[in-house]
Amino acid sequence: MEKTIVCLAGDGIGPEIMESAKKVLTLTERLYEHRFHLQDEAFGGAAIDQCGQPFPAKTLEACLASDAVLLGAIGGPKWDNATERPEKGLLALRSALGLYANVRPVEVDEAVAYLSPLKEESAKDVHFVVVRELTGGIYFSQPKERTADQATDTLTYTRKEIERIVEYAFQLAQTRRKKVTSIDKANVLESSKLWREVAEEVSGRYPDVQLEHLLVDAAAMELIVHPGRFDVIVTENLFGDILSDEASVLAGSLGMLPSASHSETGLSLYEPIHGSAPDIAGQSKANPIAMLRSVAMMLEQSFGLREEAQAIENAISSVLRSGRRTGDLGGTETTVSFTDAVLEAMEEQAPVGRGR
Ligand SMILES: NC(=O)c1ccc[n+]([C@@H]2O[C@H](COP(=O)([O-])OP(=O)(O)OC[C@H]3O[C@@H](n4cnc5c(N)ncnc54)[C@H](O)[C@@H]3O)[C@@H](O)[C@H]2O)c1
Ligand SMILES: CC(C)[C@H](C(=O)O)[C@@H](O)C(=O)O
Ligand SMILES: [Mg+2]
Repeated sequence: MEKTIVCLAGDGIGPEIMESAKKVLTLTERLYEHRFHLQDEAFGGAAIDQCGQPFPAKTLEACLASDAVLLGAIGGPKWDNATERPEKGLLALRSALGLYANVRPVEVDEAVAYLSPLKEESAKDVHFVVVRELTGGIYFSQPKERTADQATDTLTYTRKEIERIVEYAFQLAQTRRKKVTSIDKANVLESSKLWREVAEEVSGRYPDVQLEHLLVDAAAMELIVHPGRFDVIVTENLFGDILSDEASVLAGSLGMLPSASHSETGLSLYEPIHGSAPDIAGQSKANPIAMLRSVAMMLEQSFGLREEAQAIENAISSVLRSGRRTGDLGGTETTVSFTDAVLEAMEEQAPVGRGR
């Protein structure tokens, strides 16, 4: 199989974890006889430094012509006062590619279950996915204004936008444990009242899937107290951002959780849910697991390479089981040494006859 992957390394730990991703992709090419063209493009703060803007037109063109996009992370204190912040570039990218469905799976690897604040038995019950609406809501709605003494953000959702993401969640639930939890703030927000109404309508088309509604404040608590009750969570942009970082605590570290963002055109983007971690950048301290799992999601979901994706997941688990971990998980491995261990495990586990 031959594919072009646009690589947006970005800022902070972004280039370090992108390096890990490229090594794993290069090994996958060799072991499973594929050809991945890895095309670097400027994005985020790095692009501001290069050409004055976080999301250059050339980067957009390359993404649109690619088979999938892989993103490290963007942002950092250096650009916090820039006129066009790196984060603005990220939102523009999501919008330009129409990446409305952000899928963030939350699983607890057995080897590190003891790091979760949950009792180990409850940690084993954690298998859910957050489906976050990614191109609407308070991130994008107008007016968005600022004067010296007043600031305005607007939260708008159309019926169509809600229906599209809720449909996505129900279809995903049909392939899983057939339960959707829709999270909103329908006791206060008009947009949430419409969200709940539309979720009910969509639910009528999926009689085999159970729907429950939960208010976001209660959901924040339930995620920690009874995480085993969740299968597919569907929620709006800002709630999904916050709840998915909260959920990362269950998995032991923010450095563990990957994500996929899907559009209606078939083009998808894969990125860890965490940011550029300026506090540990440049020191080979970043946990590359979220990034490597994002690569596995890309192989499976964009290219249909299930075996290859599973090989990466298995290699990560076996390295964790061997006791090797990065600092965020209480270990002493560096980004580079942990990645090398994953590569070794992939080599060892590759089926005989597959490039060996
Ligand atoms: N998609 C993205 O590119 C993205 C996502 C979130 C935040 N950001 C940006 O990143 C910058 C820093 O934000 P922040 O510090 O609030 O959030 P962050 O996610 O970068 O870091 C939060 C904490 O988690 C740790 N951490 C994150 N990823 C890790 C990893 N892979 N391994 C080990 N530890 C890890 C960091 O060291 C830090 O202590 C900001 O500019 C923010 O806007 C970008
Ligand atoms: C950097 C920021 C704009 C982004 C978001 O809020 O969506 C990040 O937190 C994420 O989760 O990808
Ligand atoms: Mg976030």
